Amino acid sequence: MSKDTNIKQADEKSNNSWIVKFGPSPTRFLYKTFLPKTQGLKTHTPRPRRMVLFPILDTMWTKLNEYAQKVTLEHLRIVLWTVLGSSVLVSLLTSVAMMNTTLKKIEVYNHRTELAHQHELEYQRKILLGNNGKPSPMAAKVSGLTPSEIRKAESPPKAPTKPPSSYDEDDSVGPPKAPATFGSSGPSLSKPPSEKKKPPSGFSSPASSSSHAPSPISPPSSPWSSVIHSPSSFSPDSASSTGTDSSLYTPPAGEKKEQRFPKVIIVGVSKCGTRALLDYLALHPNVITANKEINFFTNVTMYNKGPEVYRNSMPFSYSDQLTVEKSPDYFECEMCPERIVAIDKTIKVLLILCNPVDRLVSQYMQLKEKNDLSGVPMDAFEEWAVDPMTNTVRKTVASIRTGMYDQYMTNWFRFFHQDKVHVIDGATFIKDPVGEMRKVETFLEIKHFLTSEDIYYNSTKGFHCMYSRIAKKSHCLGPTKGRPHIKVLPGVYQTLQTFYNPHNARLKSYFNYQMSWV
Ligand SMILES: Nc1ncnc2c1ncn2[C@@H]1O[C@H](COP(=O)(O)OS(=O)(=O)O)[C@@H](OP(=O)(O)O)[C@H]1O
Repeated sequence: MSKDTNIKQADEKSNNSWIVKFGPSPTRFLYKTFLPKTQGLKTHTPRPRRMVLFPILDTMWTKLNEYAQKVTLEHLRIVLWTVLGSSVLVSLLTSVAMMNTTLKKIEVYNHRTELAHQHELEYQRKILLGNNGKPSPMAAKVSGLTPSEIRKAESPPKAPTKPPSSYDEDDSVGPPKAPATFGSSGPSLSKPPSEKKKPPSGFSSPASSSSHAPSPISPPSSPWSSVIHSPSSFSPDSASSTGTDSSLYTPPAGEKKEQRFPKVIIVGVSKCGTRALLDYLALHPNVITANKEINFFTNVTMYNKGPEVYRNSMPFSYSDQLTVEKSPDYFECEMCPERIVAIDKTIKVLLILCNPVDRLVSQYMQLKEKNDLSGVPMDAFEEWAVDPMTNTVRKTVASIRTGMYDQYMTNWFRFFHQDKVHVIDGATFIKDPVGEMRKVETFLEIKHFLTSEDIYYNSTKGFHCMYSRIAKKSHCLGPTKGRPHIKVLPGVYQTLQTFYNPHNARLKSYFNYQMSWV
């Protein structure tokens, strides 16, 4: 081997090798420290144990030194990468495990909240009915009602001093939603479906005629026994609707106006056009509407006071006029159908349904407006409605559950025969309110009165407005109805749509209602 080659190899070695030298063996230090002491104390000969141990340590040190001298930068690099790699792997595994735990916790939380909701309903039901049908007046306080509900409940409603005018300002706090995506008009919904389908499991069948008959209701207490189940005092009037003002409506001779139980209740669904439906109905001479939402059947204290309180909340009317009230909260109230038929089993129910996703957006706009005013801004719609971590719809949000129409309808059909319920397609109702109101008139057995003269499209409002031929006044719904909606991210809209799909499908398969937006 030439001198140059030797030099080159030496250079390479010095480049690649990182010579580690540990220095002198620590045994020298031990010898120095301990041997003189032992010599000085007892004997001049070192102790045999130390004489064996120190040379062994010495040898080990020398070997270690030899190995250390062979360590190259390459070895260190490998060790370093191995350590780094393992750390990254361990961190990743830990993160995945933590995420998994969090997801499970969320799932459990959702499940618990759902259960809690069911328990709350059951609890309220027990509280409201009481053990022997005798609910306590203080029930509201322990029944989980909101403070405002309790406050409302504690101040008994005053009888209206004048008949409410349908032209009073819109009292609903709800904001409007943007018009739903319109599909083609569904088939007529005015006829009860001939085919009766099975209800979802967990509910008794609304279909069989025997089960349609209101099940025996245990009215809470004596006030209820005074309720008279009188037959409807209305018959369709085939007289022409045209003519002079006085010919539009003539009260029965010698009659005085009275407060009467409603013959028709708009039970929901909130944000689907219930106010427009009520106000359109108010244009009819044979209809008198309660302008405020009475919420009698959901208000424990009010309900416990008995039916007279309900009657006293109604507007004054003549005997040939239908009293109509609307309280969309009834729709989700488990006890309401039963309580309503306990007052009058001939009562008719109007239910307006719209695309639950659009309904949800409308509801969100309402909540957002309220929250913004109170200085507590809401989450973005997308986060509020769908959990971004799991991409699952937040079923714990009450407004989301409202859109599961089939579940609530099943309860209604336990107590109402389908010929006592008229379902309106909310999207068709916005597009063609006159057509839909004609079906309502048929259902209510009142004369066909409303035309495009009474309900006309207002391009500024973007919705239909009303003209009362009797009062000779026009009005549109207030600014809280028909407000623009936020634009929902398409992915989130789709997730919500998919969530509601099975519920929407059941409107047809269980109840035979074909909605334009399904
Ligand atoms: N004529 C007319 N004018 C204004 N708004 C109309 C009308 N007809 C139907 N709608 C739709 O009604 C939606 C409000 O529904 P509700 O009246 O049921 O709301 S509430 O539950 O009483 O708060 C409302 O929802 P928003 O647009 O979100 O306000 C409208 O989509």
